Amino acid sequence: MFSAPGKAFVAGGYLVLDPKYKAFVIALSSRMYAHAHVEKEAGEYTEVCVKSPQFAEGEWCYKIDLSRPDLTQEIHGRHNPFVKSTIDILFLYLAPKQNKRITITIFSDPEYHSQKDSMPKTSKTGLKTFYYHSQPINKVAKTGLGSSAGLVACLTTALLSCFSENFDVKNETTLTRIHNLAQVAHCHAQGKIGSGFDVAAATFGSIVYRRFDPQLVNRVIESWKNEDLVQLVDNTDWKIEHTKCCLPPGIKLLMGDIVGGSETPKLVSKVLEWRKKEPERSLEVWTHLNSNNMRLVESLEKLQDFSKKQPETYKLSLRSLVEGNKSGFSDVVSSIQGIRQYMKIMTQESGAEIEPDQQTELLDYCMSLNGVLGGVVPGAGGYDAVCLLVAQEAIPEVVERTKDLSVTWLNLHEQETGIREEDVSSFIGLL
Ligand SMILES: Nc1ncnc2c1ncn2[C@@H]1O[C@H](COP(=O)(O)OP(=O)(O)OP(=O)(O)O)[C@@H](O)[C@H]1O
Ligand SMILES: C[C@@](O)(CCOP(=O)(O)O)CC(=O)O
Repeated sequence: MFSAPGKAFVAGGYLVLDPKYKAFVIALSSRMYAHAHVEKEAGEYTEVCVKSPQFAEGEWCYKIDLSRPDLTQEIHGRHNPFVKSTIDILFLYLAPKQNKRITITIFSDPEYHSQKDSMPKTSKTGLKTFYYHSQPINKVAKTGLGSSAGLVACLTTALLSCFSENFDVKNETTLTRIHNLAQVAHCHAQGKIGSGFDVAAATFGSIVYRRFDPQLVNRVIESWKNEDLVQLVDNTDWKIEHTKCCLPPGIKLLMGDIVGGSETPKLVSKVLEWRKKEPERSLEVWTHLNSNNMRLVESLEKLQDFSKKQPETYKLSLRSLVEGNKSGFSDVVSSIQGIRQYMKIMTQESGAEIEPDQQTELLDYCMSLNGVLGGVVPGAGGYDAVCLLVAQEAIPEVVERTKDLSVTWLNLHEQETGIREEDVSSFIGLL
């Protein structure tokens, strides 16, 4: 059994679309899990059944003729583009010769979806609780943690494990292979080549990320040839960057769900339109935004370093932070203020509601509270969510002081590991 984390896109929304800039993505404790069961019997077809029992009609089964995998159909006529595309890409890549029967079971942690019309069910060990929804997956509201990226990453891993000996997700080559396959599958399912930050975070965990050239993936999807896919996955330098980066000790991420929602594609098209119409001004804004994004990453790294070299002094700064003295963390505070300042300029000048006034008010208030280093609208922004960086000990006070505001803090934290192997015994009673 394997799992992949959800993400909070803290810095670098929009800019990450251009490989000139890097972004900072935090991996979360909410994860997506995939358990594989393989029967090596030699039937006439290969069968892959993906079950997602938390959702109504959550079962997609494919009969695959290994001589014509391009003709694969779902046997009930159901559609799950992310499941289908992951299977198609895996079979194109592996081109297996022997039939198998594979059953994959998916679980997703509660924070990925709204819990409306759902019932909890806990494993026999009491270690895992999942919510079971009365609606199909495409009708259940999402919270924006990147469920499709998590699904594609853990499904790719589980499927690959069925065809590999000594499979180890701690091996760098294996992890890169999973990442590359998952990126192609995710782009194919979405029908567009995004920046891929969500798939990269689902695979590698908390990272500073630089995207790949979209042409690399485009060419392979167009040619749909085994040798081109193998060449891209195993023998091509994607020139991406995924450097590990995480929050310093005692600093936690708080993700707040906001009632409302935004349409990311509309926001993105407005921003790109503005960039085309105002090339000089937008370059100036993006340059400032980028230097604040990178200053945030550097200041978190410096704090990490400081906490290791001078743990006692670091503890004292954390204590003062909880009491409202933020001076030990001034670089983080000012870089987040800088990020917000330029995100707001982009909002006003492009007309895309990236940090709308309602979010500005909420974030300003949160930033005034003791222990809060700062907060941003994650990813593409809008009315979906906010995220804060807060001293762990200040969290109860922040929750108390925001209880009458229109924000619901999600029960999650940073968990910097990407794909990992899970102990299946925790899931007894659910599988
Ligand atoms: N637990 C799951 N089981 C099966 N399919 C899933 C599951 N979670 C996600 N999916 C697939 O991913 C789709 C949702 O992907 P979509 O790109 O619309 O949202 P998302 O990746 O969650 O977006 P965001 O980045 O805003 O969180 C679902 O309709 C379904 O096809
Ligand atoms: C605007 C963009 O940079 C981020 C979108 O992030 P999210 O889907 O809102 O988490 C687009 C992208 O990187 O694909």
